[in-house]
Amino acid sequence: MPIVLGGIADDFTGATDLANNLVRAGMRTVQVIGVPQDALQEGEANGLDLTEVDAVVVALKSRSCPVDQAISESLAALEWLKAQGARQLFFKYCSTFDSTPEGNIGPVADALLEALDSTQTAFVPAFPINGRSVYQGHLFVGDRLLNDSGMQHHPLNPMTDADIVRVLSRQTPHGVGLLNHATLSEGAQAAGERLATLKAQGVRHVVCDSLDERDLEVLAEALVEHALVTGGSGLAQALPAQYRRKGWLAQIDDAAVLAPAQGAAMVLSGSCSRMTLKQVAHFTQQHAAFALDPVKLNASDAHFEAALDFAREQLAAADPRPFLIYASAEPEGVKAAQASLGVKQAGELIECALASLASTLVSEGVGRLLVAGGETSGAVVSALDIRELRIGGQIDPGVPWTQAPHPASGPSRPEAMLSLTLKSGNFGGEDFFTRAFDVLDAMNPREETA
Ligand SMILES: Nc1ncnc2c1ncn2[C@@H]1O[C@H](COP(=O)(O)OP(=O)(O)O)[C@@H](O)[C@H]1O
Ligand SMILES: O=C(O)[C@@H](O)C(=O)COP(=O)(O)O
Repeated sequence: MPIVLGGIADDFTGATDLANNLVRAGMRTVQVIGVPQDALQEGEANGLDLTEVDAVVVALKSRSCPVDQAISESLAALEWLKAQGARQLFFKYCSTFDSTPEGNIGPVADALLEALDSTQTAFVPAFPINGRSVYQGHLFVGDRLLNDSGMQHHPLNPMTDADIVRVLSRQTPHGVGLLNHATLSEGAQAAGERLATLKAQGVRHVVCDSLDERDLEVLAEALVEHALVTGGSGLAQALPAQYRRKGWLAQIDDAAVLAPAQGAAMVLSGSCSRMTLKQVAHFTQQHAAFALDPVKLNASDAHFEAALDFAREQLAAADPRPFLIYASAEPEGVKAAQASLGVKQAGELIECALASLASTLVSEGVGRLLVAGGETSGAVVSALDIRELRIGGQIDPGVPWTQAPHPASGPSRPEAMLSLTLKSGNFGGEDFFTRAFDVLDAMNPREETA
């Protein structure tokens, strides 16, 4: 069976967020890391078994890269997803519309529309359960406008304007319109008529208000026939019901089944978001933790070796408890490290160290791994050479457990799995680092490793 939805996500944590909402709405979903390259040459699904899969999300790292690169990677993903039969394409970006005047949201949406020979798409960043809503085209995080939510200080893409129509207008030469809440509250037919009117006026891009789940349901009904939709993951909760209504999708009772988890539990955190800092503080009250310092990492190998020794000590325990290695620091600490090393080098040193710790420790007994931070997750998943993630149950909104073939399993245990969760900086409750493993144990009782 061809897949129904093809997702193109501009970062790794965003991809699992999208996949999570699809799974929760009953779609069997696979996340692939990057565009499966061999497949493009051979016209095959790169060895992926997509026989019982309804949606595939391609995770890219295209949020902050140069515009041309974001376009070419997104088009390659589109081509591959179309070859798998995807009926609808979903371009997933951040629910806080992370971008700059150059892009990459507008230029990628334009390129995808053109490749699909289509003339209109909708922009739906809202994710109400995580506090992201849109009213009169203005994006709110909780009760604050986007530009007053903390996102105005983002190091890569400071969001200083909450008016998404205006923000998007800077990123595209094409017309940008609004489907407002008043129209939405009249239902899907009125919303569809507004979209059609704007289309007749040549408006390619339509920013959509949405305050709650009901608004997203109306939008999903109005947008189900569109070749391309774009947004945060909120809309993805509502689309599967429309696919079922159309007869494109069967009723699946549990789309989130993973194999039993195995191995020791480790948390690696490179996120410095407000929420991650609270999660680190909560975890360290009860669990062993090692703080990585970028300046010490730069000075000698001894600091990295100390982190490795710490982790090995934890793994040597008779019944290892979850432990944490983190670089997460308050803004003053980050600024000091950046002043001494440079912004790029400080980030890279930490990402490299965490990625390298992940590959060594996964080969030495870690089987349940929690990674906090989008860039950090990208570095860790790449170092583990993971190509495909099966999506399991949700820990907190936007963050599921996933599984990949265990990178260190070898031919003797081909069925061994690594359980992995990639947490976006701002997501998850304060007790996320501890509760995540309890949730996994409850969903997927562990098997003893041989
Ligand atoms: N103490 C620190 N000093 C400087 N940079 C840091 C520190 N800790 C983490 N970083 C870097 O900050 C960035 C955090 O980004 P990311 O992992 O995407 O988290 P988030 O999802 O919260 O944005 C990474 O590049 C990471 O290496
Ligand atoms: O839509 C969202 O908010 C998330 O899925 C997302 O993209 C998070 O990005 P990071 O905070 O950079 O991990």
